[in-house]
Amino acid sequence: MSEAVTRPGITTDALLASLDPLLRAWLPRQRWFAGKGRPITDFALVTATELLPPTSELGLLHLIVRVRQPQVPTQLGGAPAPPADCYQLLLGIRRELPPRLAPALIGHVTRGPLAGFTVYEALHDARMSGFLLEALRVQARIGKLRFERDPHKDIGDDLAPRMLAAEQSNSSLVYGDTFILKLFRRIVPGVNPDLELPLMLAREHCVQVPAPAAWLLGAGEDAADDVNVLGVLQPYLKGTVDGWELALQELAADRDFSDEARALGRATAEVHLALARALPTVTLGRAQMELIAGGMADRLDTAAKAVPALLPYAPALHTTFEALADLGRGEETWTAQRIHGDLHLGQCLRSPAGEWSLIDFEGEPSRPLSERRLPQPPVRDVAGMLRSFDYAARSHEPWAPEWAGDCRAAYCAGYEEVSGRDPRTDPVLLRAYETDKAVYEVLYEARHRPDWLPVPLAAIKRLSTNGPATDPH
Ligand SMILES: Nc1ncnc2c1ncn2[C@@H]1O[C@H](COP(=O)(O)OP(=O)(O)O)[C@@H](O)[C@H]1O
Ligand SMILES: O=P(O)(O)O[C@H]1O[C@H](CO)[C@@H](O[C@H]2O[C@H](CO)[C@@H](O)[C@H](O)[C@H]2O)[C@H](O)[C@H]1O
Repeated sequence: MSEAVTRPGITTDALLASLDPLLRAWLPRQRWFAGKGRPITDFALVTATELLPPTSELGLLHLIVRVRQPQVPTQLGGAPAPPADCYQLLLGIRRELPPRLAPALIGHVTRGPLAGFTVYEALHDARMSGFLLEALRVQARIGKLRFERDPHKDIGDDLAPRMLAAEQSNSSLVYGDTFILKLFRRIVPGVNPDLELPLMLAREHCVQVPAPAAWLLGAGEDAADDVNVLGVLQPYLKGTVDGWELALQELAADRDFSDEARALGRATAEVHLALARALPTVTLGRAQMELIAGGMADRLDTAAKAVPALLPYAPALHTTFEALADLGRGEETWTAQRIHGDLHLGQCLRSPAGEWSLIDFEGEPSRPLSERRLPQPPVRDVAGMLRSFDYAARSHEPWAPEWAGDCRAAYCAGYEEVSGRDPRTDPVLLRAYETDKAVYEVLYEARHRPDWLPVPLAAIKRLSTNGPATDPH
């Protein structure tokens, strides 16, 4: 392993001179780039670490880059875009790119210390991704990067890597169908719940969440002991199918999904119980409930400004949030705890033996990390799943409301079997969280998939008529 960060004499400014024009053009085309549609006004290297110095024919460069973009208020509202985002990049450097790596090309460098080299996306290169696994295996420390592992887990040294083809917000490498390494793309300073929570759950022997086997940390920018989580290696659950795909398959075959939904409810409750054991819980009283209801009402107003189709329903939806605030005015209290935070069918993997696992504990990436790490009522995750059954049923032709209703009921029943509490016994809370999620989905679909907008809008219509939250009609 090289100890070099950058070679003596090569400053990050000089590296930037080599890479700036190529990366400015390449970054906005990446799926995970959050600032699409806004020009890049400033581009800087936060850290540059030579994992393999490009002295010979081959080099591997780890970069954290900071991209500044103007804070144009988006037409579709929502939180204002941050003034700067940091991204993790792994660049391969070769004199000549072999034809098999042509799709990974970023560009040919014409100036600076890398002039004459070709730069490409290193994760497509088995030699580079093999290097990352080896670094985790031997717990390498290179510059400010710390490759760490659970000493009790074996990591083989002969696992063939491949890049995962899935459309995702980050980038993942699968090693010999044994491990999957997720490399985070947008780097937010602080503890990433996608490492924090699975580590805690592993200590609780929670079998529903793959336990991290190794992780990659980088130094934060502020205090000396700040760390950024850059990647997590966990067991690859071979042969699994995600809940969204499975639900659509079952719908297409006109098959009931309620046994699966019940098992998913049980798995969710197991994870919630383990999280409540592992991390502090807090009691929510009047002030907190009013704050939660106020946040939901604000998000509705913002979304209704951005998506006028929401406007006719807004007054009725506000009564749902007022009911939540009123609930807090009584004597009752609720428990909040760490939760998944972005639970939907696509985050659940079912093994061939019928066991469900939950993945991707990052929370909603658009929310600040401090907010994502707050204890919240677990019913928020339940509401996310209930919305997901509705989504699946609505994406089927003809619409299958009974199918969704059966899944929703079975999921809540399964949840109760393990937790001892049916989420439907808190109808005001459940309804408020489902409404909040549907409002979020309206904004999400308007931004990303306008063709899907009728799906959450149909739920908005239903939820504004004061019918029971679990009524699919
Ligand atoms: N432990 C795992 N075993 C098998 N496949 C996995 C595992 N973790 C993730 N995946 C696959 O990778 C995809 C992306 O993972 P995810 O954690 O959701 O990444 P992202 O944060 O980029 O969305 C999942 O939809 C799933 O198909
Ligand atoms: O992919 P992420 O986990 O970041 O979540 C975002 O994208 C999801 C769509 O991929 C979106 O989920 C919505 O659509 C799903 C079907 O595609 C459905 O199962 C979910 O219930 C629904 O919310 C999610 O909201 C968004 O944050």
